[in-house]
Amino acid sequence: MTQRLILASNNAGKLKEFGDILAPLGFTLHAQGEFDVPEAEEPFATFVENALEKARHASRLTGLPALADDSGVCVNALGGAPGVWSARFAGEPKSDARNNQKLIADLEAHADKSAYYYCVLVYVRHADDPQPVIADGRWNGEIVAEARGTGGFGYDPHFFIPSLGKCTAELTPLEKNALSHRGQALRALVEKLK
Ligand SMILES: O=P(O)(O)OP(=O)(O)OP(=O)(O)OC[C@H]1O[C@@H](n2cnc3c(O)ncnc32)[C@H](O)[C@@H]1O
Ligand SMILES: [Mg+2]
Repeated sequence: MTQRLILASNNAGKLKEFGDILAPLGFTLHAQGEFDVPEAEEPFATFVENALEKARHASRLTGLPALADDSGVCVNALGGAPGVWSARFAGEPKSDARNNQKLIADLEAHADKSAYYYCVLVYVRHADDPQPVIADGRWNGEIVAEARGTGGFGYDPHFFIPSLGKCTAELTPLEKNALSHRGQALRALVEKLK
């Protein structure tokens, strides 16, 4: 059975990662940009509330089921920051380069570099769906000051996985999806949709 699905995101990196997992499972994917859906507000202090808002917004404007992702990097020595504010950590306009610079600067004086990526996915069948399907995933690592690799997006050049000896920007798309917070959440969500 193929299922049409709106991906309620404007982040090209996320869209690619979703597509790599969902397309082979028979989902027909449409980025919200194809339907001229503007970026949703993300005012909330929890990932799940922002993801629900994004999914409802896209579903309301398209009339189709929608899948949203709210995610971020949570750094232990910074009390979990940037966390839910990861996309705009260094202010507007959103910039991966400035976000990474700020993260490295804020963490410089701290010995503990441990961090984790966190992702919540919310799927709604329609904008007023009373039973949104929710799944999450977490990926532990460390922040390194020197950028490594060109893959992925966002904080990936500075997010180091000790067991692999690599930053996540050095992984192939397949390797990242097999381990990542988003890959874990997406596989859990697909199980719930079966
Ligand atoms: O809201 P949408 O349109 O989906 O796109 P966004 O980039 O604004 O996404 P978020 O609001 O969920 O912010 C998540 C930020 O966390 C970071 N992030 C999340 N997952 C990541 C990953 O797999 N690799 C690197 N950085 C990631 C990255 O900076 C993202 O911009
Ligand atoms: Mg966002």
